[in-house]
Amino acid sequence: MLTVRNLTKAIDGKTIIERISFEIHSGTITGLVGRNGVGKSTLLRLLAGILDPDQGEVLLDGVNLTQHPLIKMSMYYVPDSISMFNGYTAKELVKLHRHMYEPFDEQAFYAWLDRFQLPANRSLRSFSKGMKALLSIILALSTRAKLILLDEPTNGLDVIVKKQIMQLLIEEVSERQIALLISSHHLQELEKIADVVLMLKDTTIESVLRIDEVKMTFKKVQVAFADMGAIPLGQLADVEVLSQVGRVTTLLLKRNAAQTLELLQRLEPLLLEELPVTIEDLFISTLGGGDRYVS
Ligand SMILES: Nc1ncnc2c1ncn2[C@@H]1O[C@H](COP(=O)(O)OP(=O)(O)OP(=O)(O)O)[C@@H](O)[C@H]1O
Repeated sequence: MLTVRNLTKAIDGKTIIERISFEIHSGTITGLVGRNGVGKSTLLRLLAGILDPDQGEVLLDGVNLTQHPLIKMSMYYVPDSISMFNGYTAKELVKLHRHMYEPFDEQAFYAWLDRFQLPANRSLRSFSKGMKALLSIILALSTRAKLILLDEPTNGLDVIVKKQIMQLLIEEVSERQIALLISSHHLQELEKIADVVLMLKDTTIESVLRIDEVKMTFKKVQVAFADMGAIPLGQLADVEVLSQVGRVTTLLLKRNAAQTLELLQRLEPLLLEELPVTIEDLFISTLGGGDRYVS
């Protein structure tokens, strides 16, 4: 559905995105993660056609976004805040969107408005952050866009609104086979719903993690030995020390996990326990080096 080829963008002379390529298929959820300032929002804005790339192309169903700007109507970008619409009511936003998005589904919009008990005639200025977030998702889904780009959709929301938003998005992906690209710092939340996670580092995609494959390839174990000093765990091949608390070391086994587990077993540990691998483990392992705060 979406094909991104060699996308490159510099802002104020600084390269933010460099030769990024990836694909998104319909009926899937893709997560976009990376440290603060790495370029997630910039990438989403390039895909949405809000920013023009310096090089490369974005194709939606094979149609080039720059050459055929009308194709932008098949996708919808949800920014991290819709405060720019503070002066509008939900009803007025429907009118605005109906003009821009021909297939806008007004019936579905008002059904969702009822479901989440959001007022139609009150200005957004009086909405809480959670209400605004829900409204922005409802608007996005009502446009009947094939691809929805979401910039940190659950940032700063309480657990109930987060759940409502995630539930609604999952329903629409499975019922209508739309595709979602979600930028988020909430890795646990993303892990529950994403099929694929793109990890941005520096100016490019460092890893494409297919959640099913990650669970099979990587292993996480806690291990403890009577004499910790005698066993240089950090020097084992394809093994990373995630943490050490007292005698208990948590290891990420990146490859040949079965072999490494056998080796650890032969060393007669006091404790050897397998734990579920999380995207957070891989995030820290891949992007966590050094004390540098932002790029
Ligand atoms: N309009 C702009 N003018 C100057 N620099 C910009 C502009 N927009 C983005 N940048 C720079 O581009 C880089 C990437 O910013 P971006 O907002 O895309 O990162 P991000 O990964 O979304 O960050 P966060 O996770 O903190 O939201 C940053 O260094 C930022 O300062």
